[in-house]
Amino acid sequence: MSAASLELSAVRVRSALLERFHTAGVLGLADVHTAEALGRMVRERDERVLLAAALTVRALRNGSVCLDLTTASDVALAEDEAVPAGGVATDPALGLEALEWPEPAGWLEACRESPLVAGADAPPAERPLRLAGTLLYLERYWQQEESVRTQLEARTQGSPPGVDDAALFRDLDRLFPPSAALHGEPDHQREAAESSARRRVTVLAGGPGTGKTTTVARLLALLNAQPGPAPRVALAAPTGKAAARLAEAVREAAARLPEQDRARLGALDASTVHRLLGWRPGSKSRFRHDAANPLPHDVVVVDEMSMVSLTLMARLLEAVRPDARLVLVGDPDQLSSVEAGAVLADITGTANASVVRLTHNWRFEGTIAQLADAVRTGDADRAVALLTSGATDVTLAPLDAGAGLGAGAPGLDELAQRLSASADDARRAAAAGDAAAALRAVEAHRLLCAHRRGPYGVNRWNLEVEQWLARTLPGYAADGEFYLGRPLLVTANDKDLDLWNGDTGVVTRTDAGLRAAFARAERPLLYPPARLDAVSTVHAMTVHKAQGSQFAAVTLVLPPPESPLLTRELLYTAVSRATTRVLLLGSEDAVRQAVSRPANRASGLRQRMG
Ligand SMILES: Nc1ncnc2c1ncn2[C@@H]1O[C@H](COP(=O)(O)OP(=O)(O)OP(=O)(O)O)[C@@H](O)[C@H]1O
Repeated sequence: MSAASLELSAVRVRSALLERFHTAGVLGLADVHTAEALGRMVRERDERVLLAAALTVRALRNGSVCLDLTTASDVALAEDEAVPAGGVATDPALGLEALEWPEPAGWLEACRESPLVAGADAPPAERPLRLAGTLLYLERYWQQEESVRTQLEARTQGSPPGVDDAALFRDLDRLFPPSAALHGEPDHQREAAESSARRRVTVLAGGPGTGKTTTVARLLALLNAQPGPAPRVALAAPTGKAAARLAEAVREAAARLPEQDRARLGALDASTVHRLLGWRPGSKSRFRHDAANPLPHDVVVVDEMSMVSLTLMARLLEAVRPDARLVLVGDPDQLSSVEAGAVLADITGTANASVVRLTHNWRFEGTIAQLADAVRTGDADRAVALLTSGATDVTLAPLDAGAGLGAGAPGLDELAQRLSASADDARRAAAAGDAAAALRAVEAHRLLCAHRRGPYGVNRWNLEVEQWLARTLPGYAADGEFYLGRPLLVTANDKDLDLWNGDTGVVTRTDAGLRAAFARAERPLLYPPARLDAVSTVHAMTVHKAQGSQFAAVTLVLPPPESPLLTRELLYTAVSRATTRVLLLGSEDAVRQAVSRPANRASGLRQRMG
């Protein structure tokens, strides 16, 4: 008997209901085991409660902070592509359609009565689960949500920071002069800057090119120009890559400021949020800086907030001094964090005075911006019209799942040509020892997938591209595991090397030997390959991992319309990674399906803050 079926038989003895949900492919073994372990703690025998607990654990894996018991059956397959070992029945009678879900009112009642579940008003940490209305939480996540909500409220409703009004108005007029390009629209950049001076929390939300970084540089100049000592400023982002981009972009924007502001701003650097908070070895979620030992900074700016999970947000708010100014920057329409939570989308979804949305696009005039906008606003007809308009910067081409590179299909041919050009340029630059050029070459084009596994997944495409390049570029990847120009993806955080899950790099030659180079604002980080613990080759990556990065050209492999991963946020995030060219490989139906399906992450934050 295999290990999986042994484990399954152990499950079978205990809960037939959980086993049914496992066989149908809804629950993984880990979900079942966690729920049963919880059940044993208090001798809970009601299978419906155990099912609710297992589904709550599963929901977390898929990014939801909690489970809404009234809609649990609708979202059974949402977002997840993981097929649990031994799960997913081939017999339709055992499949998803045939599952019998508990009747919601009785299910809620059973949970309410269970010794496993605390009520919304119960003191903290009494029981492992908590039911707030129809939302069931693991206690830890309920507490984190509560902590984020109360801390944000305390900061937005507490006494405002002191401001010299005369200086503020003078500098607002100076730094945000009226712009004819706004055609009479309100200047939200100025509004955001004023908010950052007058409030302890400002949320600066906007899509690519709406001037978020420009505004950050100017609002820092504004705060610096206030009378008194210059504020201590921290800039941070969730990944090393995003932090490097932030530092570079803020410096560029600062360079366009008047001399007096530039001088006062001084050197600006950015770090990852983990590094800012003081990562502690052996602890996944605790940091050196917390409420008892807060950060010394007067102004903390965090970019790419859509990637920040609920857990990290709770820690961040604990660590920022209550009297400091916090500026949260990001694009709430992008995919949410890999870990549970949709904090930025939740905060910007409430009628909160501290949220300022930038709407004017200053950068893109081409079709990419229009496509991103059509996707973001759920306009499938417009998205398809743009994709089929013959525009040179956006195209939709069909993809036959069985066809590979070199098959002679127009979309695949363009993809193959871009892959070859980027690999060849990277290899040449790496051989010449030009790390920065090699990094630029691997970022010239990126192949993105929604899935990890299967015919539309990263695993297949990575292999396919590697084989294609080896076939068509003589000598490609022939010089060992760390071959020159090999594109790298960091797959686990390594605080000692300042490398973070999702960072990308390239293998290059240096005077000291082969090095893995990773983009940073000043100059690339260079490490001997032997020092890298967790890297893989990245010819293709998931859209999730591409957040915080930008590429000249992006090709997205669209899964079939029925894929649960095909959401509006996924398509928007993929399209908005590109600056000059978007190629979608897939069907019009897949595009329509994506545009019309917003991701549905359960969290109670929006409701509780509303
Ligand atoms: N008020 C403005 N007037 C003129 N140009 C502007 C203004 N705001 C931004 N820009 C220009 O628009 C471009 C995009 O701005 P910026 O990089 O700040 O946007 P962003 O929202 O940070 O973009 P991304 O998220 O893609 O990095 C830059 O070239 C910037 O100089």
